[in-house]
Amino acid sequence: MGLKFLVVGAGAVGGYFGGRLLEAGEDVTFLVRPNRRKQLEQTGLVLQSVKGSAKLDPPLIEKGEAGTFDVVLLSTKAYQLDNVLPDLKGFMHDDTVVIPLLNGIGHLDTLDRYFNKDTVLGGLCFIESTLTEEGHILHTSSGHRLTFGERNGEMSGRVTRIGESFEKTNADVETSIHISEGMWRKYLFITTLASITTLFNCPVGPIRESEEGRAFTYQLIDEIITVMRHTDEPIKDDFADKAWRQFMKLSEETKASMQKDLEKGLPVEADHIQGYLLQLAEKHEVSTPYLQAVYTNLKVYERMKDDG
Ligand SMILES: NC(=O)C1=CN([C@@H]2O[C@H](COP(=O)(O)OP(=O)(O)OC[C@H]3O[C@@H](n4cnc5c(N)ncnc54)[C@H](OP(=O)(O)O)[C@@H]3O)[C@@H](O)[C@H]2O)C=CC1
Ligand SMILES: CC(C)(CO)C(=O)C(=O)O
Repeated sequence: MGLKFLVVGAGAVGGYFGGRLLEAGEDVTFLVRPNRRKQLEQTGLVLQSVKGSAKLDPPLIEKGEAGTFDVVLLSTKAYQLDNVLPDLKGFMHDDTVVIPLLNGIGHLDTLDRYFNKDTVLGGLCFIESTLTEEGHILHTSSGHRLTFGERNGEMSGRVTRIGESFEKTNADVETSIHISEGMWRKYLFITTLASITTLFNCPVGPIRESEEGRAFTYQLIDEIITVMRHTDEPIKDDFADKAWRQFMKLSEETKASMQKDLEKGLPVEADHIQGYLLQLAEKHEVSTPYLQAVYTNLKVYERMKDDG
């Protein structure tokens, strides 16, 4: 029998990858709140994608309803976790695994505290997607990669089995025995991209074209790497170089999802992305003026947003 998937967060990431799984014929249900349920019942789950659009009619479930699932694909924002986690235990059995797709690293501490540590795999994704006003998932550039694996670096039967479920999906899904390293690499990349696009309030193009923009980005990467190297995590020598090359290869219009959220006046994951690194910097007494400036900009934004 096939695995039963529960996608938690029918937004830009969960809606996309969950939708692709459903499109491939897998058993996928979406945990939603009442407003999103109403919207999805009216419009269907619509993927407007450069990789092929689709309109799907997914099974929906709300907190407290009956049902258990084998795999939870967790794709809310970090600041929504405290609210959503208590709703999940009722949907899980002893062998259910959770695959988090959030950006960042700090959520692993939260999830490990909340579930049995063995329940939580490592996961990450590269995709540029956003929710439109109608609630459609708009996927704008060709990447749609999801990677997951055991955080202890083993290739387990459960990871292999979940990987097989993704085989027919219209997305690049891979299992990895280096998922922890991959998550830290992505954390460096996304912190850099989210920081510069929110601070300069523009896409990558103008930042890269200006000497000062490039210098700022270079310094920021250096600061983040210095902080990361003070941890016991698998931070390889080529991290900074690869992040820089990735930044130089991006298309001119690329913006981090954090910048898109900021433009829409939505909450941002500042505490989760930049704030978590600043906590590590404080703990290890690393000076981080560039990251601090980025974080301050985001906190001022949050303040202005709260004041209406
Ligand atoms: N967008 C992107 O391009 C990328 C984003 N990421 C990361 O992925 C994560 C998710 O981001 P993204 O998909 O963009 O965020 P979205 O805001 O688009 O989606 C989050 C979804 O979670 C739902 N949700 C929140 N709380 C609950 C709850 N209690 N019960 C059910 N559903 C809930 C929201 O539904 P509701 O309508 O009810 O609020 C919303 O649909 C973030 O960590 C982000 O940084 C990673 C790579 C790329
Ligand atoms: C940079 C990108 C699009 C890669 O997935 C991302 O993670 C984000 O903007 O949140």
